[in-house]
Amino acid sequence: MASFVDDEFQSANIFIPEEWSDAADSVAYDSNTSPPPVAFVCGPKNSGKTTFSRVLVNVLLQRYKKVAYLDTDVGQTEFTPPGLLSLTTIDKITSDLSIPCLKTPERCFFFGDISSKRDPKTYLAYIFALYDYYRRTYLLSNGGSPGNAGVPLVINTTGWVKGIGYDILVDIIKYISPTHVVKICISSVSKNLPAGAFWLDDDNSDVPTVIEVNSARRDSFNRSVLVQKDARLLRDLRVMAYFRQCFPSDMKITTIKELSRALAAHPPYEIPISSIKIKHLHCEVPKNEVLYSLNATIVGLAVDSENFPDCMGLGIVRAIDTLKHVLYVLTPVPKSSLQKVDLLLQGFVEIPTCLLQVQGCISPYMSADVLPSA
Ligand SMILES: Nc1ncnc2c1ncn2[C@@H]1O[C@H](COP(=O)(O)OP(=O)(O)OP(=O)(O)O)[C@@H](O)[C@H]1O
Repeated sequence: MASFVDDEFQSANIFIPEEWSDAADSVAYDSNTSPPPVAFVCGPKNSGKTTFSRVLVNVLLQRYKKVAYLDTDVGQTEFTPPGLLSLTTIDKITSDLSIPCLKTPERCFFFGDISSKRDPKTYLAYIFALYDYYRRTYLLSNGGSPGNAGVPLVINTTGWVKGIGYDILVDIIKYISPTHVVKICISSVSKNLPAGAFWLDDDNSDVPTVIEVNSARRDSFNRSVLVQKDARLLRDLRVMAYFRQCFPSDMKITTIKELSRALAAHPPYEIPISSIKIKHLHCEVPKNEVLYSLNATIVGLAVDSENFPDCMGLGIVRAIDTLKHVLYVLTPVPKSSLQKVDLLLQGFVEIPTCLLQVQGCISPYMSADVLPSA
């Protein structure tokens, strides 16, 4: 099969084997344009799901104007800071396949944790709601509006493929019923997902195209060479890149120290406590401790609704003035979106420790009653 993966997609340190390009080509080109493909990418930890998904998005963008991306990997997010589940549309080819980049999602929910372990039910409910949104907007009635017709979907998943993680994965595939399932396999066979259409328990069900590919790098004994990631460091970097957006891109902030200082000096938004609801997502906090628990934390800035609260982005609760009854919040969320926020969601997404421990800089987040002089 002719490969549609151009050399330009081969980023310096990323190797795209032929079977990966063939797999991406068959998702993009084997089907009719209508309905567009819905591709589910799965496999064990570090097998290359995210990297393959980036390749697939690029290949799809050669045939379709826009591609939707459902990010279910809440700990290693692609376009958002960690803790968010999101649907993002992409209309530009990525030249660097080795790094994620921040994008504003079209729809997103604050799950508030880096794994689905603590609350699989809510995790699934959010993913189903994001998929329903995609279906309503891009699949039903020819995409609603002409520009929305023919938007394929790529679903990237977590590497938790055993035990409850496996059950969660099966629930997602069954709900979405993708047109293609791309399974990435590693040489340690016991860690892989079962062969074939493993999620089907009924022989009569429609079977989508199942494509099995190997992880990209193998040694001379044909064993997978898996690159271990420092997941915590990567999460911290995503959080810092996100809050870096509080400042103009031409402002010189290249080090953690510079970012920490810039955030400390940045005038925060003032949010009257009476104008918002506060919700702790994964624990209960006694009423009189609520404000203490919020100070110096990352919160989801959400809009309350009958269904699930839409998340506009994240904020750092910089300080709380209990006499004036206001919260001081730092966030890159634009003012127009911020005006809709009426719910603060607190989970377990933490301010990176390195941001709080910059030498020669007493962290304002740790001290009481501190506000910037700017
Ligand atoms: N084709 C490839 N060429 C070079 N490096 C690769 C390739 N595929 C994956 N890697 C490297 O292996 C590591 C894991 O890849 P990736 O993040 O894509 O895996 P994943 O399956 O999405 O991981 P997780 O299970 O943590 O979500 C990364 O450092 C990535 O750069």
